[in-house]
Amino acid sequence: MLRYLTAGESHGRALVATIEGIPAHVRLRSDDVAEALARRRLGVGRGARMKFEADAVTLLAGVRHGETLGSPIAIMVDNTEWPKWETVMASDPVDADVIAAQARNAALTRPRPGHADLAGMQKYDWDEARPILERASARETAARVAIGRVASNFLEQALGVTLVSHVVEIGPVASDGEHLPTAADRDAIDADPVRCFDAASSARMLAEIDAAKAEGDTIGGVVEVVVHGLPAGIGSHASGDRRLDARLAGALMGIQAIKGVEVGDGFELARTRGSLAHDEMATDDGRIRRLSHRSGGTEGGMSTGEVVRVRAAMKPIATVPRALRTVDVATGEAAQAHHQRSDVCAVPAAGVVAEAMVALVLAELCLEKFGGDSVAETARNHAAYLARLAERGLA
Ligand SMILES: Cc1cc2nc3c(=O)[nH]c(=O)nc-3n(C[C@H](O)[C@H](O)[C@H](O)COP(=O)(O)O)c2cc1C
Ligand SMILES: C=C(O[C@@H]1CC(C(=O)O)=C[C@@H](OP(=O)(O)O)[C@H]1O)C(=O)O
Repeated sequence: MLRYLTAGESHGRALVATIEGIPAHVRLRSDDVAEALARRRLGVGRGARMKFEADAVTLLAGVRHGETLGSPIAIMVDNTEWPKWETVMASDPVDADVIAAQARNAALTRPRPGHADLAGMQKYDWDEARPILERASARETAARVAIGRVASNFLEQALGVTLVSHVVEIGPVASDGEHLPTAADRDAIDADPVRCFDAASSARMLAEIDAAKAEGDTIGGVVEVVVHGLPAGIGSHASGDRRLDARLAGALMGIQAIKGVEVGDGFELARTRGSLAHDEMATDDGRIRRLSHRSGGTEGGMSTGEVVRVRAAMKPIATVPRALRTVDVATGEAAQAHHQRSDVCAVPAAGVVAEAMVALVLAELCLEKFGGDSVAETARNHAAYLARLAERGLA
Protein backbone atom coordinates (compact mmCIF):
# COMPACT_ATOMS: atom_id res chain seq x y z
CA MET A 1 0.00 0.00 0.00
CA LEU A 2 1.31 3.42 -0.91
CA ARG A 3 0.38 6.37 1.28
CA TYR A 4 1.71 9.87 1.61
CA LEU A 5 1.15 13.10 3.47
CA THR A 6 2.55 16.60 3.37
CA ALA A 7 2.80 19.17 6.17
CA GLY A 8 3.95 22.74 6.24
CA GLU A 9 2.79 26.33 5.83
CA SER A 10 3.72 28.68 3.02
CA HIS A 11 5.84 30.91 5.28
CA GLY A 12 6.65 28.30 7.91
CA ARG A 13 10.06 26.85 8.62
CA ALA A 14 9.81 24.08 6.02
CA LEU A 15 7.56 21.72 4.11
CA VAL A 16 7.78 18.04 4.92
CA ALA A 17 6.48 15.11 2.89
CA THR A 18 6.43 11.45 3.83
CA ILE A 19 5.71 8.54 1.54
CA GLU A 20 5.43 4.94 2.62
CA GLY A 21 5.23 1.82 0.48
CA ILE A 22 7.88 2.59 -2.13
CA PRO A 23 9.89 -0.63 -2.63
CA ALA A 24 13.57 -0.91 -1.80
CA HIS A 25 16.33 -0.18 -4.33
CA VAL A 26 14.74 2.74 -6.18
CA ARG A 27 17.72 4.89 -7.13
CA LEU A 28 17.09 8.34 -5.66
CA ARG A 29 19.39 11.26 -4.92
CA SER A 30 18.64 14.61 -3.37
CA ASP A 31 19.67 16.09 -6.74
CA ASP A 32 16.74 14.27 -8.40
CA VAL A 33 14.32 15.93 -6.01
CA ALA A 34 16.06 19.29 -6.39
CA GLU A 35 15.74 18.96 -10.17
CA ALA A 36 12.00 18.24 -9.89
CA LEU A 37 11.55 21.28 -7.65
CA ALA A 38 13.53 23.45 -10.06
CA ARG A 39 11.17 22.38 -12.86
CA ARG A 40 8.20 23.59 -10.77
CA ARG A 41 9.76 27.04 -10.70
CA LEU A 42 10.07 27.21 -14.50
CA GLY A 43 7.91 29.23 -16.83
CA VAL A 44 7.02 32.86 -17.16
CA GLY A 45 4.33 34.46 -15.04
CA ARG A 46 5.53 33.56 -11.55
CA GLY A 47 5.79 36.37 -9.01
CA ALA A 48 8.67 37.91 -7.09
CA ARG A 49 8.83 35.15 -4.51
CA MET A 50 10.08 32.62 -7.08
CA LYS A 51 13.11 34.84 -7.61
CA PHE A 52 14.25 35.28 -4.04
CA GLU A 53 13.26 31.97 -2.47
CA ALA A 54 15.23 28.78 -3.12
CA ASP A 55 13.97 25.23 -2.52
CA ALA A 56 16.50 23.58 -0.20
CA VAL A 57 16.00 19.79 -0.17
CA THR A 58 16.99 17.29 2.53
CA LEU A 59 16.26 13.57 2.27
CA LEU A 60 15.54 13.01 5.97
CA ALA A 61 14.77 9.29 6.03
CA GLY A 62 14.21 6.17 3.99
CA VAL A 63 17.11 6.60 1.56
CA ARG A 64 20.67 5.33 2.02
CA HIS A 65 23.61 5.59 -0.34
CA GLY A 66 21.35 6.70 -3.19
CA GLU A 67 18.73 3.94 -2.86
CA THR A 68 15.38 3.69 -1.12
CA LEU A 69 15.28 1.27 1.82
CA GLY A 70 11.63 0.20 1.62
CA SER A 71 10.96 2.18 4.81
CA PRO A 72 8.98 5.45 4.97
CA ILE A 73 10.73 8.22 3.05
CA ALA A 74 10.69 11.72 4.53
CA ILE A 75 11.75 14.77 2.54
CA MET A 76 12.13 18.30 3.86
CA VAL A 77 11.99 21.39 1.67
CA ASP A 78 13.14 24.41 3.65
CA ASN A 79 11.47 27.76 3.11
CA THR A 80 14.59 29.86 2.80
CA GLU A 81 12.52 32.96 3.63
CA TRP A 82 11.88 31.58 7.12
CA PRO A 83 14.16 34.03 9.03
CA LYS A 84 11.85 36.89 7.92
CA TRP A 85 8.76 35.00 9.10
CA GLU A 86 10.00 33.53 12.36
CA THR A 87 7.78 35.77 14.50
CA VAL A 88 4.67 35.72 12.32
CA MET A 89 4.79 31.93 12.01
CA ALA A 90 6.35 30.99 15.36
CA SER A 91 4.94 27.77 16.78
CA ASP A 92 5.28 28.93 20.39
CA PRO A 93 3.13 31.81 21.71
CA VAL A 94 4.21 35.33 20.72
CA ASP A 95 3.29 38.62 22.40
CA ALA A 96 -0.35 39.39 21.51
CA ASP A 97 0.35 43.07 20.66
CA VAL A 98 2.94 42.06 18.09
CA ILE A 99 0.50 39.69 16.43
CA ALA A 100 -2.34 42.23 16.47
CA ALA A 101 -0.11 44.86 14.84
CA GLN A 102 0.98 42.42 12.16
CA ALA A 103 -2.59 41.39 11.41
CA ARG A 104 -3.64 45.05 11.09
CA ASN A 105 -0.79 45.81 8.72
CA ALA A 106 -1.44 42.81 6.56
CA ALA A 107 -5.19 43.54 6.31
CA LEU A 108 -5.97 39.88 6.67
CA THR A 109 -9.50 40.59 7.79
CA ARG A 110 -10.32 41.25 4.15
CA PRO A 111 -10.76 37.76 2.67
CA ARG A 112 -9.64 37.44 -0.94
CA PRO A 113 -12.28 36.15 -3.39
CA GLY A 114 -11.13 32.94 -5.06
CA HIS A 115 -9.07 31.88 -2.04
CA ALA A 116 -9.75 29.66 0.97
CA ASP A 117 -9.73 32.76 3.23
CA LEU A 118 -13.42 33.31 4.07
CA ALA A 119 -14.66 29.70 4.12
CA GLY A 120 -11.61 28.78 6.21
CA MET A 121 -12.21 31.60 8.72
CA GLN A 122 -15.83 30.48 9.03
CA LYS A 123 -15.03 26.80 9.38
CA TYR A 124 -11.99 26.95 11.69
CA ASP A 125 -13.12 29.86 13.87
CA TRP A 126 -10.42 32.43 13.06
CA ASP A 127 -10.83 36.23 12.91
CA GLU A 128 -8.17 36.67 10.24
CA ALA A 129 -7.08 34.71 7.18
CA ARG A 130 -3.43 34.00 8.05
CA PRO A 131 -4.06 30.60 9.72
CA ILE A 132 -5.93 29.51 6.60
CA LEU A 133 -4.02 31.02 3.72
CA GLU A 134 -0.70 29.68 4.96
CA ARG A 135 -1.76 26.09 4.31
CA ALA A 136 -4.11 26.78 1.39
CA SER A 137 -1.20 28.33 -0.54
CA ALA A 138 0.20 26.36 -3.45
CA ARG A 139 3.62 26.56 -1.80
CA GLU A 140 2.56 23.12 -0.52
CA THR A 141 2.82 21.75 -4.06
CA ALA A 142 6.62 21.78 -3.66
CA ALA A 143 6.23 18.92 -1.16
CA ARG A 144 4.02 16.98 -3.55
CA VAL A 145 6.47 17.46 -6.40
CA ALA A 146 9.24 16.13 -4.14
CA ILE A 147 7.45 12.85 -3.45
CA GLY A 148 6.13 12.77 -7.02
CA ARG A 149 9.76 12.43 -8.07
CA VAL A 150 10.16 9.41 -5.80
CA ALA A 151 7.08 7.88 -7.48
CA SER A 152 8.29 8.63 -11.00
CA ASN A 153 11.75 7.18 -10.30
CA PHE A 154 10.02 4.00 -9.11
CA LEU A 155 7.72 3.85 -12.16
CA GLU A 156 10.58 4.31 -14.58
CA GLN A 157 13.02 1.94 -12.89
CA ALA A 158 10.60 -0.90 -12.06
CA LEU A 159 8.17 -0.70 -14.98
CA GLY A 160 9.66 1.51 -17.69
CA VAL A 161 6.73 3.95 -17.30
CA THR A 162 7.58 7.57 -18.19
CA LEU A 163 5.62 10.79 -17.74
CA VAL A 164 5.77 14.16 -19.43
CA SER A 165 3.66 17.28 -18.94
CA HIS A 166 3.13 20.37 -21.06
CA VAL A 167 0.93 23.44 -21.31
CA VAL A 168 -1.79 23.13 -23.95
CA GLU A 169 -3.82 26.31 -23.34
CA ILE A 170 -3.21 29.78 -21.88
CA GLY A 171 -6.38 31.87 -21.70
CA PRO A 172 -7.93 31.75 -25.20
CA VAL A 173 -4.78 30.40 -26.93
CA ALA A 174 -4.62 26.63 -27.53
CA SER A 175 -1.67 24.65 -28.86
CA ASP A 176 -2.23 22.72 -32.08
CA GLY A 177 -2.41 19.44 -30.15
CA GLU A 178 -1.06 17.52 -33.14
CA HIS A 179 1.79 15.73 -31.42
CA LEU A 180 1.95 13.89 -28.14
CA PRO A 181 5.24 14.51 -26.35
CA THR A 182 7.36 11.66 -25.02
CA ALA A 183 9.97 11.64 -22.26
CA ALA A 184 12.54 12.54 -24.93
CA ASP A 185 10.78 15.91 -25.34
CA ARG A 186 10.98 16.84 -21.67
CA ASP A 187 14.05 19.04 -21.91
CA ALA A 188 12.67 20.93 -24.90
CA ILE A 189 9.38 21.53 -23.07
CA ASP A 190 11.18 22.68 -19.92
CA ALA A 191 13.32 25.05 -22.00
CA ASP A 192 10.22 26.75 -23.45
CA PRO A 193 9.18 29.85 -21.45
CA VAL A 194 5.56 28.60 -21.23
CA ARG A 195 6.43 24.86 -21.08
CA CYS A 196 4.46 24.43 -24.32
CA PHE A 197 5.49 21.72 -26.80
CA ASP A 198 4.49 23.72 -29.87
CA ALA A 199 6.73 26.76 -30.54
CA ALA A 200 4.21 28.78 -32.59
CA SER A 201 1.53 28.50 -29.89
CA SER A 202 4.09 29.18 -27.18
CA ALA A 203 4.82 32.62 -28.62
CA ARG A 204 1.11 33.47 -28.65
CA MET A 205 0.69 32.15 -25.10
CA LEU A 206 3.58 34.28 -23.94
CA ALA A 207 1.92 37.33 -25.47
CA GLU A 208 -1.31 36.51 -23.56
CA ILE A 209 0.58 36.31 -20.26
CA ASP A 210 2.39 39.59 -20.98
CA ALA A 211 -0.90 41.28 -21.87
CA ALA A 212 -2.56 40.08 -18.66
CA LYS A 213 0.38 41.37 -16.64
CA ALA A 214 0.38 44.74 -18.40
CA GLU A 215 -3.33 45.11 -17.60
CA GLY A 216 -2.86 44.32 -13.90
CA ASP A 217 -4.66 41.03 -14.40
CA THR A 218 -4.00 37.28 -14.16
CA ILE A 219 -4.59 34.36 -16.51
CA GLY A 220 -5.23 30.60 -16.35
CA GLY A 221 -4.90 27.71 -18.75
CA VAL A 222 -4.83 23.97 -19.31
CA VAL A 223 -2.02 21.46 -18.76
CA GLU A 224 -1.71 17.93 -20.07
CA VAL A 225 0.07 14.94 -18.58
CA VAL A 226 1.04 12.14 -20.95
CA VAL A 227 2.12 8.70 -19.73
CA HIS A 228 3.99 6.18 -21.87
CA GLY A 229 4.56 2.52 -21.12
CA LEU A 230 1.72 1.88 -18.67
CA PRO A 231 0.54 -1.73 -19.11
CA ALA A 232 -3.13 -2.59 -19.61
CA GLY A 233 -5.10 -3.38 -16.48
CA ILE A 234 -4.01 -0.68 -14.00
CA GLY A 235 -7.04 0.42 -11.92
CA SER A 236 -10.26 -1.57 -11.86
CA HIS A 237 -13.79 -1.58 -13.25
CA ALA A 238 -14.99 -3.33 -10.09
CA SER A 239 -15.77 -0.28 -7.92
CA GLY A 240 -15.98 3.44 -8.59
CA ASP A 241 -13.24 4.36 -6.17
CA ARG A 242 -10.78 1.94 -7.79
CA ARG A 243 -11.19 3.36 -11.29
CA LEU A 244 -8.00 4.75 -12.81
CA ASP A 245 -9.84 7.71 -14.34
CA ALA A 246 -11.53 8.54 -11.02
CA ARG A 247 -8.23 8.38 -9.16
CA LEU A 248 -6.50 10.60 -11.70
CA ALA A 249 -9.34 13.14 -11.67
CA GLY A 250 -9.40 13.24 -7.86
CA ALA A 251 -5.65 13.72 -7.63
CA LEU A 252 -5.63 16.49 -10.24
CA MET A 253 -8.65 18.26 -8.71
CA GLY A 254 -6.73 18.21 -5.44
CA ILE A 255 -4.24 20.71 -6.84
CA GLN A 256 -4.88 24.32 -5.84
CA ALA A 257 -6.79 26.30 -8.52
CA ILE A 258 -7.68 23.28 -10.70
CA LYS A 259 -11.34 23.56 -11.67
CA GLY A 260 -11.74 20.82 -14.27
CA VAL A 261 -10.19 17.58 -15.50
CA GLU A 262 -10.54 15.79 -18.82
CA VAL A 263 -9.45 12.23 -19.55
CA GLY A 264 -8.58 11.80 -23.21
CA ASP A 265 -10.89 13.87 -25.41
CA GLY A 266 -13.07 14.46 -22.32
CA PHE A 267 -15.83 17.02 -22.87
CA GLU A 268 -15.33 16.90 -26.64
CA LEU A 269 -16.53 13.27 -26.62
CA ALA A 270 -19.89 14.43 -25.30
CA ARG A 271 -20.29 16.50 -28.47
CA THR A 272 -19.33 13.61 -30.77
CA ARG A 273 -21.41 10.76 -32.22
CA GLY A 274 -20.65 7.28 -30.85
CA SER A 275 -19.36 6.04 -34.20
CA LEU A 276 -16.56 8.63 -33.95
CA ALA A 277 -15.98 8.72 -30.19
CA HIS A 278 -14.25 5.41 -29.46
CA ASP A 279 -10.92 3.79 -30.21
CA GLU A 280 -11.46 0.94 -32.65
CA MET A 281 -9.21 -2.10 -32.45
CA ALA A 282 -7.15 -3.91 -35.04
CA THR A 283 -4.26 -6.34 -35.04
CA ASP A 284 -0.82 -5.16 -35.93
CA ASP A 285 1.86 -7.86 -36.19
CA GLY A 286 -0.30 -10.14 -34.05
CA ARG A 287 -0.77 -7.49 -31.33
CA ILE A 288 -4.02 -5.71 -30.60
CA ARG A 289 -3.70 -1.99 -31.30
CA ARG A 290 -6.02 1.02 -31.19
CA LEU A 291 -6.68 3.08 -34.30
CA SER A 292 -7.13 6.34 -32.32
CA HIS A 293 -6.45 7.72 -28.83
CA ARG A 294 -9.70 9.37 -27.84
CA SER A 295 -10.25 7.58 -24.54
CA GLY A 296 -7.01 8.86 -23.04
CA GLY A 297 -5.77 5.32 -22.40
CA THR A 298 -8.50 4.20 -19.98
CA GLU A 299 -11.57 2.06 -20.54
CA GLY A 300 -13.83 0.82 -17.77
CA GLY A 301 -11.60 2.41 -15.16
CA MET A 302 -8.52 0.45 -16.31
CA SER A 303 -5.53 1.38 -18.40
CA THR A 304 -5.74 0.02 -21.96
CA GLY A 305 -1.98 -0.22 -22.54
CA GLU A 306 -2.13 2.82 -24.82
CA VAL A 307 -0.75 6.25 -23.98
CA VAL A 308 -2.55 7.83 -21.00
CA ARG A 309 -3.56 11.45 -21.51
CA VAL A 310 -5.19 13.69 -18.88
CA ARG A 311 -5.76 17.44 -18.82
CA ALA A 312 -6.35 19.84 -15.94
CA ALA A 313 -7.84 23.33 -16.22
CA MET A 314 -6.39 26.01 -13.93
CA LYS A 315 -8.40 29.10 -13.10
CA PRO A 316 -6.68 32.51 -13.28
CA ILE A 317 -4.71 33.44 -10.15
CA ALA A 318 -7.17 34.84 -7.60
CA THR A 319 -4.93 37.48 -6.04
CA VAL A 320 -5.58 39.90 -8.87
CA PRO A 321 -3.38 43.04 -8.81
CA ARG A 322 -6.48 45.08 -9.75
CA ALA A 323 -7.85 44.15 -6.35
CA LEU A 324 -11.25 42.45 -6.19
CA ARG A 325 -14.15 43.61 -4.03
CA THR A 326 -14.59 42.02 -0.65
CA VAL A 327 -15.86 42.75 2.86
CA ASP A 328 -13.68 43.60 5.87
CA VAL A 329 -14.95 41.09 8.42
CA ALA A 330 -13.61 43.25 11.28
CA THR A 331 -15.87 46.20 10.36
CA GLY A 332 -18.50 44.63 8.09
CA GLU A 333 -17.69 47.29 5.50
CA ALA A 334 -16.95 47.00 1.81
CA ALA A 335 -13.24 46.76 1.08
CA GLN A 336 -10.69 45.79 -1.53
CA ALA A 337 -9.03 42.40 -1.28
CA HIS A 338 -5.51 42.33 0.00
CA HIS A 339 -2.83 42.20 -2.73
CA GLN A 340 0.88 42.45 -2.06
CA ARG A 341 2.42 40.33 -4.76
CA SER A 342 1.32 37.26 -6.68
CA ASP A 343 1.86 35.17 -9.75
CA VAL A 344 0.29 36.41 -13.00
CA CYS A 345 0.18 32.88 -14.37
CA ALA A 346 1.24 29.64 -12.69
CA VAL A 347 0.04 27.27 -15.41
CA PRO A 348 3.56 26.06 -16.38
CA ALA A 349 4.22 25.20 -12.72
CA ALA A 350 0.82 23.50 -12.42
CA GLY A 351 1.88 21.15 -15.24
CA VAL A 352 4.81 19.95 -13.16
CA VAL A 353 2.56 19.51 -10.12
CA ALA A 354 0.01 17.60 -12.24
CA GLU A 355 2.77 15.29 -13.46
CA ALA A 356 3.75 14.60 -9.84
CA MET A 357 0.16 13.80 -8.87
CA VAL A 358 -0.28 11.44 -11.82
CA ALA A 359 2.99 9.71 -10.87
CA LEU A 360 1.74 9.22 -7.30
CA VAL A 361 -1.58 7.74 -8.48
CA LEU A 362 0.11 5.41 -10.95
CA ALA A 363 2.75 4.28 -8.46
CA GLU A 364 -0.03 3.43 -6.00
CA LEU A 365 -2.12 1.52 -8.54
CA CYS A 366 0.87 -0.26 -10.09
CA LEU A 367 1.96 -1.44 -6.65
CA GLU A 368 -1.59 -2.63 -6.03
CA LYS A 369 -1.39 -4.71 -9.24
CA PHE A 370 2.21 -5.94 -9.10
CA GLY A 371 3.23 -5.62 -5.45
CA GLY A 372 6.90 -6.06 -4.64
CA ASP A 373 9.15 -5.04 -1.78
CA SER A 374 12.09 -4.40 -4.09
CA VAL A 375 12.34 -2.89 -7.56
CA ALA A 376 13.45 -6.28 -8.90
CA GLU A 377 10.42 -8.02 -7.41
CA THR A 378 7.98 -5.49 -8.89
CA ALA A 379 9.78 -5.75 -12.24
CA ARG A 380 9.58 -9.58 -12.17
CA ASN A 381 5.87 -9.54 -11.43
CA HIS A 382 5.31 -7.02 -14.22
CA ALA A 383 7.33 -9.11 -16.68
CA ALA A 384 5.39 -12.25 -15.73
CA TYR A 385 2.09 -10.44 -16.31
CA LEU A 386 3.22 -9.22 -19.74
CA ALA A 387 4.45 -12.71 -20.62
CA ARG A 388 1.06 -14.15 -19.70
CA LEU A 389 -0.71 -11.56 -21.87
CA ALA A 390 1.57 -12.50 -24.77
CA GLU A 391 0.91 -16.19 -24.18
CA ARG A 392 -2.82 -15.51 -24.46
CA GLY A 393 -2.34 -13.39 -27.59
CA LEU A 394 -3.54 -10.29 -25.72
CA ALA A 395 -0.36 -8.24 -25.46
C1 LIG B 1 1.81 26.40 -8.72
C2 LIG B 1 0.69 27.28 -8.21
C3 LIG B 1 0.98 28.61 -7.88
C4 LIG B 1 -0.03 29.46 -7.43
N1 LIG B 1 0.27 30.76 -7.14
C5 LIG B 1 -0.72 31.59 -6.73
C6 LIG B 1 -0.45 32.98 -6.46
O1 LIG B 1 0.67 33.47 -6.56
N2 LIG B 1 -1.48 33.76 -6.09
C7 LIG B 1 -2.76 33.27 -5.96
O2 LIG B 1 -3.66 34.01 -5.65
N3 LIG B 1 -3.05 31.97 -6.20
C8 LIG B 1 -2.05 31.13 -6.57
N4 LIG B 1 -2.35 29.80 -6.81
C9 LIG B 1 -3.72 29.30 -6.63
C10 LIG B 1 -4.20 29.29 -5.18
O3 LIG B 1 -3.33 28.56 -4.35
C11 LIG B 1 -5.62 28.69 -5.12
O4 LIG B 1 -6.44 29.30 -6.07
C12 LIG B 1 -6.23 28.92 -3.74
O5 LIG B 1 -5.49 28.17 -2.80
C13 LIG B 1 -7.70 28.55 -3.67
O6 LIG B 1 -7.93 27.21 -4.00
P1 LIG B 1 -8.91 26.78 -5.18
O7 LIG B 1 -8.61 27.70 -6.32
O8 LIG B 1 -8.52 25.37 -5.48
O9 LIG B 1 -10.31 26.93 -4.72
C14 LIG B 1 -1.35 28.95 -7.29
C15 LIG B 1 -1.63 27.61 -7.61
C16 LIG B 1 -0.62 26.78 -8.09
C17 LIG B 1 -0.94 25.35 -8.45
C1 LIG C 1 5.51 30.10 -2.82
C2 LIG C 1 4.98 29.51 -3.86
O1 LIG C 1 3.82 29.89 -4.48
C3 LIG C 1 2.99 30.82 -3.85
C4 LIG C 1 1.60 30.31 -4.01
C5 LIG C 1 0.60 31.32 -3.64
C6 LIG C 1 -0.78 30.87 -3.44
O2 LIG C 1 -1.62 31.68 -2.98
O3 LIG C 1 -1.10 29.72 -3.75
C7 LIG C 1 0.92 32.66 -3.54
C8 LIG C 1 2.31 33.17 -3.71
O4 LIG C 1 2.93 33.27 -2.45
P1 LIG C 1 3.07 34.68 -1.69
O5 LIG C 1 1.68 35.09 -1.36
O6 LIG C 1 3.90 34.41 -0.49
O7 LIG C 1 3.73 35.57 -2.69
C9 LIG C 1 3.14 32.18 -4.51
O8 LIG C 1 4.49 32.61 -4.51
C10 LIG C 1 5.58 28.35 -4.49
O9 LIG C 1 4.97 27.85 -5.46
O10 LIG C 1 6.66 27.89 -4.02
